[in-house]
Amino acid sequence: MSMIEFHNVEKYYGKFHALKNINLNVDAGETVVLIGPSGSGKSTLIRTINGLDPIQSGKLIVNNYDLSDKKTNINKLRRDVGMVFQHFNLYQNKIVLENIMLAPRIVLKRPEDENHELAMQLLNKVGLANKADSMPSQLSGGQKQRIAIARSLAMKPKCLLFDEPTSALDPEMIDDVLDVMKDIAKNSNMTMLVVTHEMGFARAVADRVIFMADGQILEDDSTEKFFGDQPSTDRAREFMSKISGHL
Ligand SMILES: Nc1ncnc2c1ncn2[C@@H]1O[C@H](COP(=O)(O)OP(=O)(O)OP(=O)(O)O)[C@@H](O)[C@H]1O
Repeated sequence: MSMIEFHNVEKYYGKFHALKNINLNVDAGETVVLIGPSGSGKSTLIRTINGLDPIQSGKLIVNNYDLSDKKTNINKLRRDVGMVFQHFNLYQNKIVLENIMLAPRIVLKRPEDENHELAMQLLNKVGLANKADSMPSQLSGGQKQRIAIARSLAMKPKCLLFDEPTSALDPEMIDDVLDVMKDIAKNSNMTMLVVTHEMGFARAVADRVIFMADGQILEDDSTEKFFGDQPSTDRAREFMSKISGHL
């Protein structure tokens, strides 16, 4: 069953052509990693999936919602499609527990005791139960990102989008966040789309790797093929050889 379908999607920022003829299908439960040079349109692509960036033409269906139709209720779609950002976007004036409980309480009207129980389970899952009463400012970057992931999971989404979730972190924090993400990829049936340069993560849990350049999808391969046979386009090979020093 498809979770995400792009059919000939075009996206412009003013005159700038940011996404060019995107065709992509992601099945429910798949983990897909998006890679490519800076400015290639990776963030733009995943931001169109939950309606943060509107598309100009083509068809985009996410969880049966038609994002090409301006009348579609994006707030309803976002209950099922969460997003984890590079810079965490936690509510700075609320304690960690409240960061996690707020949206389920307001949006889903989840009963308070059930909401609290799930929030504590999620804090345990990301290894931060002892930070429930801390303010975000008291946490390291890696801890903030693990809380941001727990907050997204609290909505029990069908699909989670990650926009360079480890790029703003000090190197020693990255593995803790990737471990949480790997656990979700392996042990849940959630659909995951992850923009990242972490090739170890891609090799470990991705079903597919998509390579973008200049607003286009140039490769859409199984993980085995992408890393095993070498990418088929010159652009992707060049990109991989440039980043190989950082793997
Ligand atoms: N709001 C915006 N207005 C105008 N141009 C934008 C906007 N957002 C992105 N762009 C442009 O669209 C192109 C694609 O940007 P995008 O952030 O999607 O790339 P990316 O592949 O995610 O890059 P990076 O890895 O550097 O984040 C870039 O040239 C960028 O300058």
